[in-house]
Amino acid sequence: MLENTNPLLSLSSAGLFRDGRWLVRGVDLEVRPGEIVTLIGPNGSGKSTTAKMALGIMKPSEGAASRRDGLVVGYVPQRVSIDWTLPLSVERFMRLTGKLAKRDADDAMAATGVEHLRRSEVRTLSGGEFQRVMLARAIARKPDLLVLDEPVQGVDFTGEIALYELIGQIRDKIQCGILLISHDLHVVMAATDRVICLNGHVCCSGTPTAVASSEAYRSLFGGRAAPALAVYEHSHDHTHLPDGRVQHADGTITDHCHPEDGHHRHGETKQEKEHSDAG
Ligand SMILES: Nc1ncnc2c1ncn2[C@@H]1O[C@H](COP(=O)(O)OP(=O)(O)OP(=O)(O)O)[C@@H](O)[C@H]1O
Repeated sequence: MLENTNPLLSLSSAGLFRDGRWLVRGVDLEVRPGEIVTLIGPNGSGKSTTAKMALGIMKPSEGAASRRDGLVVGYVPQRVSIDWTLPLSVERFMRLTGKLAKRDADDAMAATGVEHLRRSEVRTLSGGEFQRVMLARAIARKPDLLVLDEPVQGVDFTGEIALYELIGQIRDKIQCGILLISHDLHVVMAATDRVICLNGHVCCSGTPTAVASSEAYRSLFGGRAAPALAVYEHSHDHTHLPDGRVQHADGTITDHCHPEDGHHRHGETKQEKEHSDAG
């Protein structure tokens, strides 16, 4: 249906200026129903800021953000603030943020494989179980869009692959759009339709094409990993100046980098140094 091809949300040349600097700038982003878009980039590169602009939590200082009318969003944040000293069952945790029909909660827990944990204390869950409960809570309200900020935190490699597969299954089942945030530059889902690499701006974007092929990689993840994961390779050829402009390999300076530029240099600029010092 034509309607389904319209983006759920979009950012156009969006940037956020705070405390005398651009946290992120020049971001173009669209997520459509049934599509998985992954934001990758190092710590402090503006992934969460970009997601917040897209969701309307932060208003862009330049450019535009738009969302489909009545968009239902399921958001799994990077951190949750819960008083872990209080007893809290998975069942209650599922309903903490609002009314939820028992059947919808059950279906969501079944979809992420945590039904058997319904009476468990949230604080006793393993990292992987907790992420699955968070996912269940997010999909229980049947969102048009799922936003997952670092969904594999606290999860080992095997659990990580399983979780990525689960996210792909959820997309197939409920045909929602998914905006995934990961700081991992090397491991992204093969199921990702589009990867947007940020480092204060969009360094590059496109399909994750270079599938892991090295012997070391295969032996590390095993046969199951190869189809599930892809390596998104980077070679950087331009530098970001402290004022947000971009200096290219030939010495020219432009406001933003362009798709044909390749990617930014690994060497630290002042701005990147500030980021890493802060981190
Ligand atoms: N509200 C704010 N005011 C000022 N600076 C902010 C604000 N929010 C984030 N920042 C800064 O903006 C930069 C980008 O932060 P952001 O959280 O978007 O990065 P990220 O790529 O999601 O990082 P991480 O991988 O560490 O979660 C960081 O340097 C951060 O300190």
